[in-house]
Amino acid sequence: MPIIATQGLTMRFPRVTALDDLTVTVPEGVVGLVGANGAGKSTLIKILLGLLPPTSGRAEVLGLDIAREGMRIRERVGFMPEYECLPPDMSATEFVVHMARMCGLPPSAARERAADTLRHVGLYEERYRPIGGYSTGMRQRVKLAQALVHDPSLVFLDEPTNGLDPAGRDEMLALIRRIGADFGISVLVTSHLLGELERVCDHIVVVDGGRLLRSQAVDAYTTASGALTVEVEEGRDVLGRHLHDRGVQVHPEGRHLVVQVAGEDTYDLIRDGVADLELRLVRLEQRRHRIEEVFTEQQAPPPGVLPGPPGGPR
Ligand SMILES: Nc1ncnc2c1ncn2[C@@H]1O[C@H](COP(=O)(O)OP(=O)(O)OP(=O)(O)O)[C@@H](O)[C@H]1O
Repeated sequence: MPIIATQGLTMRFPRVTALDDLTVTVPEGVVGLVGANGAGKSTLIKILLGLLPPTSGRAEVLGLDIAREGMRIRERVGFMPEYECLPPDMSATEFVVHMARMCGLPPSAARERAADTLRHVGLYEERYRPIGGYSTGMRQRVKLAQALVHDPSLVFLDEPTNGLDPAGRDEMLALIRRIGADFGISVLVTSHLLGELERVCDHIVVVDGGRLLRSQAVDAYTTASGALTVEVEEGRDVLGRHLHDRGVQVHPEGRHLVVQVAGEDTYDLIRDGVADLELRLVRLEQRRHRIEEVFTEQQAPPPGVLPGPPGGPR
């Protein structure tokens, strides 16, 4: 069953159309929702939680209708908002226990779940200190813990890496991957950084100006590169020239050659080239795209969907 299915979802504010006829089906797993600031990601999440009625269109979350079953959706879905929403005078433990109680857990179960969840997100002794003294990374973890404390089937994480330094981003992304892989909870995570979502998601939905640009499994974005990576022990450039002379499109990339596949012949030409030149072949494999390259190659990157910073977190 898809975790989310929308049909013609539209949200018009007086000055702006935040969602424009959005029809998309999202499978289980860790799913990235990527788009520039203002693309409509947070609006979509609020509508899916049944907190904001759309102007028109329909949507279901975990098979539940947003118009009629908002309460049941919120029972089964955790939400980590983008904005700062934590009480500075409470400790993480007090706050997360409180949120568990709000979700209907009895006191002892709430304390137990809160302790477990805070441990899972990596908050230990600090959990007894007031949140006001926490770093951004620690506050993001508290927000994540309160989204998980009632054992949801699905969590919406709105820009969870915002404000984090590269190491903090890596830790948060690893945590998100674990939520999906180890706990079997589906995740819808938003970001304006395509590169970082690509690392942890099974499926990516790209929105721009409230419209659906693309919705695909990460593998589908990355396998259609139509190129091979060829690595030989020595003689990269000799092989490159050899293939080029035979009409093959080829360029060096690091220690490898990237060879465009023009047909079955290309494989034969590589095999024969390696043999004729008496080279040792180390690797011959499909070259996997990074998703942001897919958009760059189409020369139509969604405006403002920024690639990760050069040398930044990968
Ligand atoms: N309550 C509101 N009233 C009027 N306009 C709104 C409201 N909420 C959102 N918008 C507008 O709708 C558009 C989409 O906003 P939204 O917050 O959903 O985008 P986003 O992709 O989540 O971006 P960000 O990451 O910056 O939050 C923006 O132009 C925003 O200004």
